[in-house]
Amino acid sequence: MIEVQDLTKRYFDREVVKSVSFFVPEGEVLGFLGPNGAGKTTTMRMICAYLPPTAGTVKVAGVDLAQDPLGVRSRIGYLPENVALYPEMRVEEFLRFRAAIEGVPAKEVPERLAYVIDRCMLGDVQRQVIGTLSKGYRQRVGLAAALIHKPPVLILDEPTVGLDPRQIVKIRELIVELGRDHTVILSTHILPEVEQVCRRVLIIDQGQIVADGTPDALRTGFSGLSAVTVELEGADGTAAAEVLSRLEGVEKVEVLTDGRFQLSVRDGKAVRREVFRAAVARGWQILELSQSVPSLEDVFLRLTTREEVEAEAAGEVSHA
Ligand SMILES: Nc1ncnc2c1ncn2[C@@H]1O[C@H](COP(=O)(O)OP(=O)(O)OP(=O)(O)O)[C@@H](O)[C@H]1O
Repeated sequence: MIEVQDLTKRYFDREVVKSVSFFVPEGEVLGFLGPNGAGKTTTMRMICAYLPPTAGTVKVAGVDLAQDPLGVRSRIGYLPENVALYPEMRVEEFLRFRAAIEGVPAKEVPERLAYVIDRCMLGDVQRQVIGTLSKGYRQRVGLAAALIHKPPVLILDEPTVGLDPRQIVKIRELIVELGRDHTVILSTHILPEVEQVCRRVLIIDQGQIVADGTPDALRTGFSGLSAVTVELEGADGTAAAEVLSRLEGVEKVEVLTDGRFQLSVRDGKAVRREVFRAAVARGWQILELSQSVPSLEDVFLRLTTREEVEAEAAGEVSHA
């Protein structure tokens, strides 16, 4: 449904989006993650035909951006980060205005209006002046406006930013619901939001895609590492750390502040077996032996924190 190939944006001599390629199939809800300034908004604005790319191609529902930018725009409902609403207009009046701008035929307007008001749960406020609405309701008006021309694709730039927790839940539910019959790209900084809403995640950093997969695959498969936590009784800390770091499959051992050991491992099951054997052989009591996979936040920080990425690229794996 959305095909992005080698998409690049350069400002003067600085490339802020560097040859980005990805494909979003019909019906997918894709989370677009990245730190501030990573290039998310620039990428989304290029896909929506609001910003000309320096290089690369975009196709939305088979329509080529370079050949038919208005055709692309008509297939996308775009909710920008700071949605431009007219505070003095009433909700219904604003949505009619947007329908006219988007070229919705006059005879279809009543039906489209009723549909988006219902879908975005705006029935109670449709005659209210936009300036008097809460931020959550204003965001829903923005979504309704993005949907008015029946686009198959929705591109949402940080739709929950600045909302209170209850409004966040409502907007997320609405996005999940819209994801049932739209292809969605959702940019956000909120990692649990991605886990709840998106089937697939793209992480962009410094204008480049650094990860692409399901949240589960990113957590478990990206580094291949999981953590095994060990608490021992009757063991000298330094000696035990030394023994644990020599076990097969252990990449790194950290001593936590409470004296437990955290092992970065490739195969948790095999390592737990080895830890058990080593402890029994030395007469140590095992008080805890548990395994956890990294959170999406761990993966995100690992991929987007410069020093760690560079250290990893240089093959520096520390053994404590
Ligand atoms: N018109 C412009 N001229 C020059 N540089 C720009 C322009 N617009 C954006 N940039 C730069 O491009 C980079 C990417 O910006 P972009 O807004 O796409 O990032 P982002 O990932 O959306 O960040 P945020 O999460 O903060 O919204 C930033 O370094 C920004 O300063």
